[in-house]
Amino acid sequence: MPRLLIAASGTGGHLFPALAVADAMPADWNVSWLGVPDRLERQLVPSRYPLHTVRAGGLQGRGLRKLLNLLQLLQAVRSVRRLIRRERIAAVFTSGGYIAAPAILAARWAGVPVVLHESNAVPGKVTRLLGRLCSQVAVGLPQAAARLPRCRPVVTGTPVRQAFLEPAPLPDWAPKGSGPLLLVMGGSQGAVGLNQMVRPLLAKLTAAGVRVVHLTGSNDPEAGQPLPAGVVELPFSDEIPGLLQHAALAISRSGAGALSELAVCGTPAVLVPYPAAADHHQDVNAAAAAELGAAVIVWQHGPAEPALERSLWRLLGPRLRGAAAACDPLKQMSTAMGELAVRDADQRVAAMLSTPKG
Ligand SMILES: CC(=O)N[C@H]1[C@@H](OP(=O)(O)OP(=O)(O)OC[C@H]2O[C@@H](n3ccc(=O)[nH]c3=O)[C@H](O)[C@@H]2O)O[C@H](CO)[C@@H](O)[C@@H]1O
Repeated sequence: MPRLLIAASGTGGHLFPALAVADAMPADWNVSWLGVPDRLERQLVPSRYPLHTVRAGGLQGRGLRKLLNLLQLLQAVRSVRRLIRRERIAAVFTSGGYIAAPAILAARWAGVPVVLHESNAVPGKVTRLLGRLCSQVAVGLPQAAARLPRCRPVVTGTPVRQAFLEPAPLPDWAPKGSGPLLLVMGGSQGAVGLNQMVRPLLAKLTAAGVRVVHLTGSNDPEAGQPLPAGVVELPFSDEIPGLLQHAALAISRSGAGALSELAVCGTPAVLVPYPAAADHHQDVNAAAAAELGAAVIVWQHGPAEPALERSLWRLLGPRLRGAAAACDPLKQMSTAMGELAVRDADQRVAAMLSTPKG
């Protein structure tokens, strides 16, 4: 039975696509996982795949800190190489996070094929530096391929979990009623800046008949306050497929994971890119949807500024007034979102892994 080692760590954006690929591997492949201690993989992976962990961090910092990080990287590379040999790993897959660099270097050292998936429109540092060492590089968006000319990347799309590809019910805790459903979500950690833009609008939106699900993340000090009827607020939900499939509109960060899920669900979006994302990659992710007419970009702003509110009334207004489909911008945006969707990205990446190039 050939063995695959998946090295993915950190946020939902790295872990969920990798889990989708693991699930899409041919049945005769045995999958094990490599992560770092104390990150999200500890919660998501062990019930499904054996999880090995090694300490690994970025190469940020200066002077002594940088040197210590480099030593930690070398240590991690040695540990991963030992693991590859001991477990007789046939191929390595990584979708990024701190674990990607040691996984790629160790796979190369051990002579095992390694495939890297980059989901963002602007490739991260590890992809830019180490992509050339990989047997194959897969990318979620064509914009990323254009930025990696020396890796000859293959555009596969970003894999989404199977639950997004099948009809899912609206969770029974979602607000009831016939008005359009608005889903507000940051990334896997939530987004306080986005929450602050949305809160002042909740009373007006619900008074107009909009139902709102607000996923705040677990680190928002303003969460848990009294809310208008028609709003359900939660720190996190496991039922994003049902929420996205039934939402008329989403307000979302433009992480690559969220974007690929919006696309397969055909959910129009107001995207508020995370302003501090590395190399402004969320701006470029958002532009990939906006240029198709699938999303509107609103730059993060203070709670008193009007850009988000104006965009929401323009997008939701026709639906609230019962306008004909031809005059409903959400209808056209939903069709455009569908153009961004790649429904078999998991299969495409799994095929690269099960028939690897040396
Ligand atoms: C702050 C930051 O740098 N974030 C990066 C991180 O995103 P991060 O992991 O935060 O965001 P993504 O949009 O990629 O993924 C979020 C994931 O969390 C899930 N979710 C979210 C909320 C919730 O309540 N329940 C839930 O399951 C979504 O369905 C999605 O699968 O990695 C992504 C992929 O490299 C990047 O594009 C993002 O820029």
